[in-house]
Amino acid sequence: MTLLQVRDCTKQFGGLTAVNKFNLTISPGELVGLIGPNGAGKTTAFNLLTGVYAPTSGTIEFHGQSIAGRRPYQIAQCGISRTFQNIRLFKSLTVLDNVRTATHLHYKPSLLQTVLRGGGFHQAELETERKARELLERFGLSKFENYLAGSLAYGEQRRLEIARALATDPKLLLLDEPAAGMNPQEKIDLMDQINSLRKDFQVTILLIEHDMKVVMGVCERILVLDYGQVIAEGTPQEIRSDPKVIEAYLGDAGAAQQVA
Ligand SMILES: Nc1ncnc2c1ncn2[C@@H]1O[C@H](COP(=O)(O)OP(=O)(O)OP(=O)(O)O)[C@@H](O)[C@H]1O
Repeated sequence: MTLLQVRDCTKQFGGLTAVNKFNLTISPGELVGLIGPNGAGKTTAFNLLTGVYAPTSGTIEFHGQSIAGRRPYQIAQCGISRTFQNIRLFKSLTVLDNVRTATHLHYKPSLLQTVLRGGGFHQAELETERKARELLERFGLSKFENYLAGSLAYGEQRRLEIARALATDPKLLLLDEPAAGMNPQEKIDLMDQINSLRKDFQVTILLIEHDMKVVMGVCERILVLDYGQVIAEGTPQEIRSDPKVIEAYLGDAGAAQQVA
């Protein structure tokens, strides 16, 4: 069974082809990494999958349904959720409210329920609050629930973004550089969390990450983008020894060392 099927997806910005005939197939439960040098087209690929951009050409199917060109909220309702490279929390809302607002995605009270604020309305509100608290607990953020999100340390904000993304009950979770800005211990903890949340939430994960230790440590399969094209795909072992990958990273000495 296929969860996500991307075929020959291309995105052009004027004369620049950011993503070029991108193909990707993901089965339920997989943990897949998307890597590549700066400007390779990784974030654009995420933006195509989440409706920020419509592809110039190509198809994207999720659960067998075409989602290419749908609005971001429609895609979120289908079951794809994401975090961002530059954290995008509601910084002046509390930690709890950041997660609570996301849990509302699938909850649509009728006008009458909202106006009357009867038993059903309160029950649903209690339920979203319970679920939000459970997620905060899961990510070690309970003690901060009444803090403003913007006051959290960087690594905590990254964890809160993941908790918020999970609040929409996604089938596919896209993580854009989850380890960015984290210290070595936070990165180790993050790897454990990614592994266990996949099992506990039965969520399929596609992640972009520059930290090769993290990518190689958690992903079963990795795709490498360079100039918008997939130049390699395989297990961490295969990717590490692929000459095309090493060559693509040659301009980035630090990353090349990590890959090899
Ligand atoms: N909205 C846009 N308009 C014009 N060009 C864009 C736009 N978004 C991305 N690009 C260009 O598309 C190319 C791919 O960018 P993208 O951000 O997808 O790469 P990336 O692999 O995510 O890079 P990084 O690792 O640095 O985040 C780059 O040349 C970038 O400048």
